[in-house]
Amino acid sequence: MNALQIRNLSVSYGDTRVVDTVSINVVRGESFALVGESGSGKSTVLKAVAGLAPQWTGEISVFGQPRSKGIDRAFASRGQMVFQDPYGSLHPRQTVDATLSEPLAIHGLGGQDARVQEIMAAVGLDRRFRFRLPHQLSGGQRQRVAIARALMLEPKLLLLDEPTSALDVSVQAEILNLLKRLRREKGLSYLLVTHDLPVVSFLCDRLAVMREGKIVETNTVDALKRGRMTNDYSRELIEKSALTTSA
Ligand SMILES: Nc1ncnc2c1ncn2[C@@H]1O[C@H](COP(=O)(O)OP(=O)(O)OP(=O)(O)O)[C@@H](O)[C@H]1O
Repeated sequence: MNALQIRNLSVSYGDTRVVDTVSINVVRGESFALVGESGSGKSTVLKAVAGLAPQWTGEISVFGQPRSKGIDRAFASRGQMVFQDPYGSLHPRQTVDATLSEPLAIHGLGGQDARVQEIMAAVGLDRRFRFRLPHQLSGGQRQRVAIARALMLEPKLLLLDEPTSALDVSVQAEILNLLKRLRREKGLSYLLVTHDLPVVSFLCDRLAVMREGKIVETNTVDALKRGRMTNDYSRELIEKSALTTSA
């Protein structure tokens, strides 16, 4: 069974179609990257899976369960999204404890105290941060909180939207290592949006290249590293990014 199966997904904002008949399979345990120029529709694909996009058509299934078009509470325990900017995505007046407890409270689950302690340890957040507010944390610590919150309901799929691009370069590697470790330890699958090819090389198994709402190529990260992407536009994009040598 696939962690995520997307079939012919199209998303429009008003009359503008920004995602056009996109199909992606993320195998269980796989880390899959969506790359492409700004505005190509990458984030919109994640939003549709997370239930944050308006009018969409097509089929989305997470671990075999079709996603409904409306609010889908059951989805929260199967898949969760982590946003680019941890400062924007955390409530400024909620402590780490409140932020992490909230998903359990919403879903009527007990054992909050133990679970908060456990997840903080899992993402490498010291206990003394538990009652701090976002502005009392560094960017990297805030992103650890955002990742911890996403994991509270024990989903097996994470939708990662540029999870390190808002962070200082020195902190990016820490968060990437954390994501790599969590994937291994918890058997997670990732669908990750990035424009950063070294991130793809470090964290992903396969990638799809998007252009103007469509996927132009799906290939392995091994092919990316060996310079064996097949589509002309993909190759051009990779060359343009001037990251080929480090990828
Ligand atoms: N809420 C919205 N209302 C109208 N148009 C939107 C909205 N969100 C995104 N778009 C448009 O949809 C298109 C795809 O945007 P999307 O954010 O998915 O691209 P992206 O590839 O993730 O780009 P980036 O790397 O800059 O985040 C863009 O043209 C964008 O302007």
